[in-house]
Amino acid sequence: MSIGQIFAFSIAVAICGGWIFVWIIHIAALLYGCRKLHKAPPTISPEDLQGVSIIKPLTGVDPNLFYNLETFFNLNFPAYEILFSVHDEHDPAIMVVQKLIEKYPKVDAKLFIGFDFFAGVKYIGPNGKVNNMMKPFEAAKYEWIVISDSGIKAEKDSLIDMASFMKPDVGLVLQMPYACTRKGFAGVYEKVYFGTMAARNCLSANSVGINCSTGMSCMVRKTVIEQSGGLASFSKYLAEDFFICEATKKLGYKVTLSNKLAMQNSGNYSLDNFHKRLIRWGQLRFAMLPTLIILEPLGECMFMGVLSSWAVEYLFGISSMAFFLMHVLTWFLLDYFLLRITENGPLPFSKSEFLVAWLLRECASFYLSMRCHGTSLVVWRHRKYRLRWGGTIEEI
Ligand SMILES: CCCCCCCC/C=C\CCCCCCCC(=O)N[C@@H](CO)[C@H](O)/C=C/CCCCCCCCCCCCC
Ligand SMILES: O=c1ccn([C@@H]2O[C@H](COP(=O)(O)OP(=O)(O)O[C@H]3OC[C@@H](O)[C@H](O)[C@H]3O)[C@@H](O)[C@H]2O)c(=O)[nH]1
Repeated sequence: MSIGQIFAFSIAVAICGGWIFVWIIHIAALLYGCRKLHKAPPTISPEDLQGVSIIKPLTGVDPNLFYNLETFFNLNFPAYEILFSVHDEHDPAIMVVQKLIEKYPKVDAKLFIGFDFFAGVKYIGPNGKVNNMMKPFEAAKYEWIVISDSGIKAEKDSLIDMASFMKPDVGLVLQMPYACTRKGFAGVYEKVYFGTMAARNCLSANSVGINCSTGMSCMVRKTVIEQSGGLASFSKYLAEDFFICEATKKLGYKVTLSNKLAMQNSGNYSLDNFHKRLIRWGQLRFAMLPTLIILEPLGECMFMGVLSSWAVEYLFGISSMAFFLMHVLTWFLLDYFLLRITENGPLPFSKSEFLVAWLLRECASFYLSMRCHGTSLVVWRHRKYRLRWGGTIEEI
């Protein structure tokens, strides 16, 4: 065997190993999803339930904001407060919050405006969301803090579900992201992304304790944040959620997934906006965890399909075209089952819509990955950042 042949043989064997590994990820996600999602939470006695401070950082309004925020005024939970905050005193979200506070006088809700934190400090670091959460975090009267993004719609029992997982050894409870049923193809596309690729990685990673956090809806102990240097110490990162998760583990606490999902229901959604968001998330993942630059494409159906079809033809003489088609079909079917598990029932759109959205996402993933590498500039809600290796940012 020549050196070239040994090299090609080793690569083909490594690709087959990777190919087997991606199916393990599929199976782990399906099993963990079946066991976990939409199940009744562990029982917790009323005495063990603590109060919860829900922090809602807001920036601007969208057509669903009033409705989404209103769901937090109707939660099934004995003691909680809602702490809204906005950067800017002219933010139109202020009117929406004030209307809700007037409509629900019995709910303990407050609104914080502006960044005059303490002793004249107005800026604690570049991450806009962390800045926006500073005042409510300082004011929070309970030990259990829920961080909940503006686009989240709460189910009546979602707080009790998260709280039931807050055992003494748990520091952070995450809700896996998903999306509410919304009109149009962009709504279908978001469900397909969060119910297939994101769910697969999030569920399999959490089943073996790998950090795959998304901070759009989570419950964390106030003391965990305080003992890790305070909320301000996370403002140097764009992905504060990932680093809060790391800090929780470092303190010896467990991180766990809640049974209910983070239901995103923003009224501003489009394919273009969603792709921009995926590029931003990709940029920050690659900056924080550079090994994902190689691993992520390998975890995608089309890329792994092309590589593995070449490898099996090289090693075993199996037709690469037939192998590729079988690979894509099996992946598609497993994704369909995972999406149904995530949705907890039949899909709210047709199978042909699923097929189109799935194909578009699978084919776009390589292009989106490439777009992440094109620049270190990140735009998030009208703020511009330069992203550095390690995940720290500098505001421009
Ligand atoms: C040989 C093939 C190996 C394939 C490995 C697959 C690699 C994982 C690929 C993609 C990860 C996608 C994660 C999707 C959701 C992430 C959303 C997101 O970016 N959120 C950010 C903003 O909220 C957040 O700050 C980022 C968090 C970091 C995510 C890190 C993900 C690592 C997942 C690893 C999964 C491997 C599971 C193995 C289990 C057996
Ligand atoms: O400058 C900002 C940006 C964002 N935010 C708030 O942060 C929340 C999330 O913002 P978006 O919906 O734009 O962003 P994403 O859904 O992409 O955020 C997600 O990805 C990046 C992570 O750091 C976040 O924790 C996660 O929520 C919203 O509640 C928004 O109002 C601010 O308060 N200020």
